[in-house]
Amino acid sequence: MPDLRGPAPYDALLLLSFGGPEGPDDVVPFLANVTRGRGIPEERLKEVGKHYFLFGGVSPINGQNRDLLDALREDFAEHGLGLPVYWGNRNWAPYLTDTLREMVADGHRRIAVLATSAYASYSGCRQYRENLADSLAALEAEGLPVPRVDKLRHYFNHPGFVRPMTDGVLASLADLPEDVRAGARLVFTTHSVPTAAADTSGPVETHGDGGSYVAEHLDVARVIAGAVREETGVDHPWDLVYQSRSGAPHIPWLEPDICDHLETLHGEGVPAAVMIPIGFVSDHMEVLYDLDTEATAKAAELGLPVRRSATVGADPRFAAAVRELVLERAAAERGLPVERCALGALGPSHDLCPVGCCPARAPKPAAAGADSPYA
Ligand SMILES: CC1=C(CCC(=O)O)c2cc3nc(cc4[nH]c(cc5[nH]c(cc1n2)c(C)c5CCC(=O)O)c(CCC(=O)O)c4C)C(CCC(=O)O)=C3C
Ligand SMILES: [Fe+2]
Repeated sequence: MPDLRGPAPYDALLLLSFGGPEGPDDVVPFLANVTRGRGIPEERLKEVGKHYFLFGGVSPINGQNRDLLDALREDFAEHGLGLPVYWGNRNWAPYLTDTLREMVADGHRRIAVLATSAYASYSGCRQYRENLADSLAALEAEGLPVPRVDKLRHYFNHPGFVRPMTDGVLASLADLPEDVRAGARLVFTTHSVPTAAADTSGPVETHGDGGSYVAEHLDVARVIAGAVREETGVDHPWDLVYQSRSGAPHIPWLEPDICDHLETLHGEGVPAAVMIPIGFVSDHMEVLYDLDTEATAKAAELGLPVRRSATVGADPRFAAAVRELVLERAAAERGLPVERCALGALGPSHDLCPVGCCPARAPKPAAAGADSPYA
């Protein structure tokens, strides 16, 4: 009888994240790491640096990853899943290459990877895969064993990701003054990306048709708005908007921006809004600055009551979803039939990014996909 629920062939899980500064001296070197060779205007970097300095030079993202690590280890232990969990970042310590070196030294050769980014896009998926390839190449150059890394599928529509956010929206609605509550607009928000990157996000079949990035966010927004309607009996109108744009002004990025949108809503007589950061796994700097600071100040200036709903963070339901994703992929790798949880209309995302998925402008090797140079 094969073990239907075990983590084999995986011998470890790697939590792969963005990384962020942990003090004022880290801010400029962190931004240099993020933007290496990416042509982000100097002005924008100074602006983003200011956001970090406002918070003592500390990004919230590392603390949130430590909390998620604790939640994962606790969930795995409770469910008898003896899979060690490691953490590595693309842009700050603990650096991905160092973590992989440590994992290999500990004897791990087949690693499941959870990225703290839920949707398809170059920035949210392929760039993580490129960094994995760079780190594997570094290990290879050092004569170390090169582990096999498998990135777990996109979880934007997994119930363990969607349900905690739905609860967050319900809590934010309940927190609005009663006289404006029923009229509140649900404003789903995510990171803007260049429209060219949005159009080519996801598998090639979806390119040109708007791409997977926007379609996935729309699907999640529809599910959450529907669940809120079921729970409250109120059919709140909703929109998907964007935030945290960078890049040169003449290059088109997804719009409208959340601050412009709050102004539009106010102009239309909408009495209140809930800002729902579905594009972010935890309270990143984009949430603390762009929503809680900038957009909240804009709303106050307009006299528009707003609330910002919670991100998933270290919610135990999310930790349980990660366990399910590991076991699901493990079973699939062992050739067993698997049930894949997904809400919404799009269905579960692919295990292996196909060739041409979320292409880079300048092609580079990317691990954990059909075009990976590694096994
Ligand atoms: C889609 C997306 C996600 C979500 C998926 C995911 O989570 O990965 C994300 C996450 C994050 N982005 C982050 C920070 C930054 N992103 C930048 C730049 C950019 N992001 C982009 C897109 C995304 N970014 C793009 C198209 C650019 C411009 C060009 C480029 O560089 O590709 C820049 C440079 C300055 C600026 O342009 O703002 C910074 C500092 C942090 C850390 C925050 C913290 O400290 O809490 C996190 C989690
Ligand atoms: Fe970013």
